[in-house]
Amino acid sequence: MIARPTNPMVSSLLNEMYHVTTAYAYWKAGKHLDRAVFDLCHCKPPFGGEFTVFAGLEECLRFVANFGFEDSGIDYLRSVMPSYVEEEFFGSLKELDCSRVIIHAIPEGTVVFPRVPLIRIEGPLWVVQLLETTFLALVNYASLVATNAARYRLVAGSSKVLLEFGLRRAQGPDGSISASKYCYLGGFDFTSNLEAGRLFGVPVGGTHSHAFVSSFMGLDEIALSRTSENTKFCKDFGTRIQHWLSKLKAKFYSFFSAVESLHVKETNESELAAFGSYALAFPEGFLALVDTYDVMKSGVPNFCAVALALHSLGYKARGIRLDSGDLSYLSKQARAFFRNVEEELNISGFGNTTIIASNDINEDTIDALTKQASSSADEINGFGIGTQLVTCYKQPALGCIYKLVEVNGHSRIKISEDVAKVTIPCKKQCYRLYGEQGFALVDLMQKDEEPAPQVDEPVLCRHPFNLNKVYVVPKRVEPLLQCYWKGSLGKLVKIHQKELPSLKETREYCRQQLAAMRPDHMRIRSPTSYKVSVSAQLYDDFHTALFNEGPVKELR
Ligand SMILES: Nc1ncnc2c1ncn2[C@@H]1O[C@H](COP(=O)(O)OP(=O)(O)OP(=O)(O)O)[C@@H](O)[C@H]1O
Ligand SMILES: O=P(O)(O)OC[C@H]1O[C@H](OP(=O)(O)OP(=O)(O)O)[C@H](O)[C@@H]1O
Ligand SMILES: O=C(O)c1cccnc1
Ligand SMILES: [Mg+2]
Repeated sequence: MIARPTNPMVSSLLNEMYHVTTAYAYWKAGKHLDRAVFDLCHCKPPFGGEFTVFAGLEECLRFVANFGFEDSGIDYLRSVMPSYVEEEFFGSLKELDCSRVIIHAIPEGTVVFPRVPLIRIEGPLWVVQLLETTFLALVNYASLVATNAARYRLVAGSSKVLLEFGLRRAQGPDGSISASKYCYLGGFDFTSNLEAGRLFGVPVGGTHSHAFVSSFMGLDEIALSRTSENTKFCKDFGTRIQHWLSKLKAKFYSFFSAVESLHVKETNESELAAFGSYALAFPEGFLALVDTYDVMKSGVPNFCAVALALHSLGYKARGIRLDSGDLSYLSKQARAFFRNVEEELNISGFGNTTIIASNDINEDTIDALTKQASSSADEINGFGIGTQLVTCYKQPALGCIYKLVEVNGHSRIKISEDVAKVTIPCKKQCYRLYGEQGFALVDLMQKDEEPAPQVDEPVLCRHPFNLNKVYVVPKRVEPLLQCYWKGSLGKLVKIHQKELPSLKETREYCRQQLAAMRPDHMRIRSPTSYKVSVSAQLYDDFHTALFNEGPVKELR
């Protein structure tokens, strides 16, 4: 038995009225058991890029496996449908499940391109129609935010630590849980969201708040810290940090005369007390938020004093977080200070103390900060990112669609004035064809019954809408759609039955996918377009359907 969807609100009633009324109309027309095939796909990648990371599949499968209307749901539907709706319909709804549904999908975490079906859903028309909105709700945001995270990762590079801090700014509790899960999938390292950590095993992490710093009023408060009996800490930790601050002051002019005039004597004592107390609470993970009063005149020297006191007791401080101001300038100043401390006081490794930057960061800020880094080294080691990441500020929605492509073996089409929105009919299989250099060359859609392309044999790939065509000789052929659900089995099909991959495995798979694509397709700005093609046979069927179903206009 597959677990229920993570969010208990994901039920058969998390649907839209028009699907239930449509289901009734199918039922009245005697069409409800027609064998239908729907494709879930997107037409345009988000954020002006070329790719999307597909996410949300596992939640769709959980939904399918547990699909059905409870009595209370049926009672509610009866109350909102017209009174003449036949009682027998509600009786039939009660019996509905996904035991005659078959689902093929591209594995979660795959880098995907427009028009290629991400999920192919076949089954009785009314059942698969009722899945539409919930599937879209489960895939759209998941894929959007996973793609956003993947783009942030691409600009940041693999060495930076990326922390997701979005809970307070996300679109509600479910938005935040989904954001934390799918940002991790897309390449983030940690979340601050404990519930996401508990539910999905996303590593949790974080620093501390400004309030902790400003809650302190003087150095004497350090003496009030609880000391446990086995702690190595001296009761006089306050004296120790003051000693180290004096030492820094004595060295200060030689450190900074060349960089900037800095007045260590002005460091804020209550901030020093806060840092000291935090270090007593977390001697092994001490990371201080240094911008409450003044980063270079107070926060950084105070941090160093506490870090050196910790060092003298055998501990290693972790670092600082910068949360305002010019993050490039300040991180360079802080890095220079750390290096000077290392050299002057002979503290090996102190120059590499971690610097985390936060404050309304997005992919452009990361890009700018990376470019502004001095050529010798990157000053910033990681980013804490909330609002712009989880709200997908740059593009707040992904437009995945769910369209009927076949009924009882007949291809179906939806025509639109906007050519990008015309659906490609027929039950399809899709292949990714790789070239000699190991990169993917093209995604090819074919009719399901066509034989798969063969390695080293030329395959004619046609542009779906125009006369462009190309022969591709693949070195590797990867079928994209795999069977995940065969309803009659009542469980995931054999290949996936053991278990779906863990979130961590999906994240690693996604990382490999991103690394394996040609870098110019992955560029965040002005990427090269990636080819998505159709076979000659699918092209013919598509254009015949377009010709047959499209109205003939009359011009006068
Ligand atoms: N060197 C930089 N290059 C590009 N963007 C930067 C750089 N330094 C900071 N930023 C960005 O500039 C913006 C600064 O915003 P803002 O002026 O509101 O910050 P602040 O006043 O320093 O902080 P706060 O209001 O939180 O105290 C932030 O979005 C930040 O991520
Ligand atoms: O900036 P974001 O990308 O959303 O990242 C999360 C932010 O949340 C916290 O502060 P908050 O914004 O609540 O308050 P502050 O900016 O006034 O410190 C934190 O200090 C970050 O700045
Ligand atoms: O851990 C942090 O520093 C944090 C977490 C959430 C939001 N802002 C900061
Ligand atoms: Mg803020």
